[in-house]
Amino acid sequence: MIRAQNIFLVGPMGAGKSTIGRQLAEVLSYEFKDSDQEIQRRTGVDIPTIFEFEGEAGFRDRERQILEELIQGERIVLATGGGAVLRPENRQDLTARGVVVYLHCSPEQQYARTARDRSRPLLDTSDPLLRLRELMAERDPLYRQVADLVVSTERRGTASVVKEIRRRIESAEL
Ligand SMILES: Nc1ncnc2c1ncn2[C@@H]1O[C@H](COP(=O)(O)OP(=O)(O)OP(=O)(O)O)[C@@H](O)[C@H]1O
Ligand SMILES: O=C(O)C1=C[C@@H](O)[C@@H](O)[C@H](O)C1
Ligand SMILES: [Mg+2]
Repeated sequence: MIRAQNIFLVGPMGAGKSTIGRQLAEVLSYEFKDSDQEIQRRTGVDIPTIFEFEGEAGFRDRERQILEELIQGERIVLATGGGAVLRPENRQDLTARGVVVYLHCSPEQQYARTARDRSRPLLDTSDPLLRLRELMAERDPLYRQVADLVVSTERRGTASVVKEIRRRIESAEL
């Protein structure tokens, strides 16, 4: 099936898209792509710097451009940024070009995984946990809208998540 040629991971910061995406690509012998990494590679600066100079809107424009390009690939596992689903054209492209997997976990778990890392400008606030809860309330319906599969990463190891995704994609479920 054509759509199963690509696997697109969506979900919030700290759900494990980059970590699990890399491992999943390895076991499937697919190419791994990460839109956040690609944006940083091409601009030569980190994400906080892009937010500082171009604002979130500038970052979203760059994210849109990169996604448009990356989704043209075949046999790729793509880790998207946590806010990629905000743009309707991204949602449209992701669902058209591959199997979309929503990696889900609670804001508390996201917080535990991201608290020591300053690479996420949207969490550069006095109350990051509150921000994570607000973002989840806003985006959970969008993640679900595009998802073919929803897989929990709550308090479980990455290998177990990779195994579940692989099993469900290869089963008749899709
Ligand atoms: N299942 C897991 N169990 C424990 N730690 C995890 C798990 N998944 C990811 N992590 C850790 O959580 C942190 C965030 O993971 P990762 O960068 O993969 O998230 P992400 O979904 O790509 O986030 P972002 O949207 O910000 O890019 C990393 O330090 C990673 O090692
Ligand atoms: O949730 C978000 O909006 C973001 C998540 C990260 O993956 C990066 O794309 C960036 O920090 C923004
Ligand atoms: Mg990531």
